[in-house]
Amino acid sequence: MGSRVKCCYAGNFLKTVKCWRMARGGDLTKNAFNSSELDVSNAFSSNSRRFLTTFTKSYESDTGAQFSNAKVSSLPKYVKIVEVGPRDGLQNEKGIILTSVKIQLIQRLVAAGLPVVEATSFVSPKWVPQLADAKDVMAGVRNLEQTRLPVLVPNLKGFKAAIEAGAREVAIFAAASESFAKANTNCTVEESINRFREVCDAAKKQNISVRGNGEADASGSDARSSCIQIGSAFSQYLWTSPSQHSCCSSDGYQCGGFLSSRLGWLSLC
Ligand SMILES: CC(C)(COP(=O)([O-])OP(=O)([O-])OC[C@H]1O[C@@H](n2cnc3c(N)ncnc32)[C@H](O)[C@@H]1OP(=O)([O-])[O-])[C@@H](O)C(=O)NCCC(=O)NCCSC(=O)C[C@@](C)(O)CC(=O)[O-]
Repeated sequence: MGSRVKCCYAGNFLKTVKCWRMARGGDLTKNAFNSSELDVSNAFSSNSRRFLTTFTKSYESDTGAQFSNAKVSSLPKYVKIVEVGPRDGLQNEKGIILTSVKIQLIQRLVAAGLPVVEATSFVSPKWVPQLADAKDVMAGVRNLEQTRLPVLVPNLKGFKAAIEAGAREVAIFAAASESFAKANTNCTVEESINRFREVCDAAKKQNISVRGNGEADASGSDARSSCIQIGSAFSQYLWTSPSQHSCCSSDGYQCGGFLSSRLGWLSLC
């Protein structure tokens, strides 16, 4: 699934497109954004006709679905862009990207005006060698005070390392299926929920904000029911606003929409 930007302010959208181009070397179809949250209220006001044409074209080429105005009314009232390329993108790179290049990518994404850029992960380097330099990356972006730079942590060990490296926001990630939990964090869904409860408790004590990423590798109703399990666990433990949740699944559209009707706004990945 190409990325779908439910984005609205023409200016922000075009800035987003620009940073998209910058971050992805001009390839608009690549999933540079995992989720987007911008105020959609003025999106389709009369003065953004140009925006609507661009948006419709990008929506239709990304989704292959006909864009109709009817969809406008179903768009959320507020969407926020959370760029995860420096983490979710680079963790999948075959080779190891230089720390200086990672730092430069984050600086350019911040310069493009993105409000939140997920910077790296504090996970086992045996599992994700591509991000073994998390501490150095955080040292390199320390001066980007005005932007939120959450980092992924799978457990308390990662949380402590992240805070020590200067992180002021963390993102936990839970799989909504046993197979993905095992493959991703070598534990059961239950164990991952216990791990992120510990992280949330520690974060609360230190006034650190927490984002929740849910992932389901199933599709259809099993994805939805397992996402509900994760979504409700998130809402129980995440002490930040519901919009801090994100949800992704192979049928992200339904899953996210399904969840947002229950747990408050979730951003689609
Ligand atoms: C969770 C573990 C560590 C369990 O891995 P494990 O092997 O079961 O853990 P362990 O407790 O046996 O520890 C193994 C070694 O890792 C160390 N260790 C333990 N914890 C950490 C840590 N936090 N940071 C650094 N090192 C750590 C620990 O100290 C030990 O070191 P050793 O004694 O062998 O030298 C491992 O499975 C892991 O790191 N998994 C992360 C994998 C990952 O990052 N996957 C991608 C992110 S999820 C994703 O992409 C989906 C998402 C979020 O993007 C959805 C979306 O938003 O699109």
